[in-house]
Amino acid sequence: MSQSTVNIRGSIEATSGDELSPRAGGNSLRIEGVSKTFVDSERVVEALRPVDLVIQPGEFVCFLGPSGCGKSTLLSIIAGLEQASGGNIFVNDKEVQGPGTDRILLFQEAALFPWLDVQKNVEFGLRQAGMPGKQRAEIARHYLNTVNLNGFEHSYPHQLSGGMRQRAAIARALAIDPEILLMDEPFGALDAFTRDKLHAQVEAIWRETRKTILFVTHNVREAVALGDRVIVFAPRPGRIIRDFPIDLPRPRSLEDYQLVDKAAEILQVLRSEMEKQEQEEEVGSTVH
Ligand SMILES: Nc1ncnc2c1ncn2[C@@H]1O[C@H](COP(=O)(O)OP(=O)(O)OP(=O)(O)O)[C@@H](O)[C@H]1O
Repeated sequence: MSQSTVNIRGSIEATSGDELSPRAGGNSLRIEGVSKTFVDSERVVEALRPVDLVIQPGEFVCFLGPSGCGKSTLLSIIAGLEQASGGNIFVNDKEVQGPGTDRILLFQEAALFPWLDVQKNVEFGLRQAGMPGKQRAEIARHYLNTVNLNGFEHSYPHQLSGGMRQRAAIARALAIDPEILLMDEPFGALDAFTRDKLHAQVEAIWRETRKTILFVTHNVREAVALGDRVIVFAPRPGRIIRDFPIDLPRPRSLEDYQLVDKAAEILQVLRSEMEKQEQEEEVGSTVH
């Protein structure tokens, strides 16, 4: 059965089955000693201790950790929206200097324009890039089809469910043809059933496009269900404590016993790290 991929230059290429399109595929990412300290008039927050990480083209990597461990900060730095206090980020060996259409950040709340219908939302980036209307419409239709939103082209965001809005946001991101998708708890606000369906869709999109995906979550099973790797962060200050390769066969079920076991193993590492930290903080507070 043939599939197709589309890029921002407006061409649609047929690919067959699981084979990768020559144009498909994400970029590599190298994070070297990236740290972040927020300083304002009231306090200094060390959000991120130096992070070193290499991500291969087309890898699906999940960042997992408790609230406040710097996951979103790192994603924003990779997106070029936040400046690191130290270190550098390289995409395909080229240093990141700011935002770019090669890296698209998706948030928990799908940031659609409420005054534009779904089709126009998906076309937005292409219009900004100066693409003619016919081509824009063709690409938007392709990606609305990819996320199963055909029939909703002329609906407005307020007329859609949370899951549909998030799918529209994914279609809009894909339409720009970024090499790296940065997803910051994209399904955090959705019910478990919708989440499950979207996991399957995101995985299918990843299989088709082989974009590099960085996916932030608090949910251990979600991370194990989706990731080739699960990078575990600990808070105060945020830092990477473990990098778990996940080699379970895909597609993965949240109920699969191997997945549940792996999630339990990761949770145990996270728990013991947090307990260790609490003990250190208690000792620190009695010493002073
Ligand atoms: N703009 C900012 N100014 C000051 N402190 C900030 C700012 N942004 C984040 N922080 C602090 O940096 C730390 C890391 O925040 P960050 O949002 O990256 O964590 P997170 O792991 O993504 O948390 P969550 O899962 O709750 O989104 C937190 O202590 C947070 O309060």
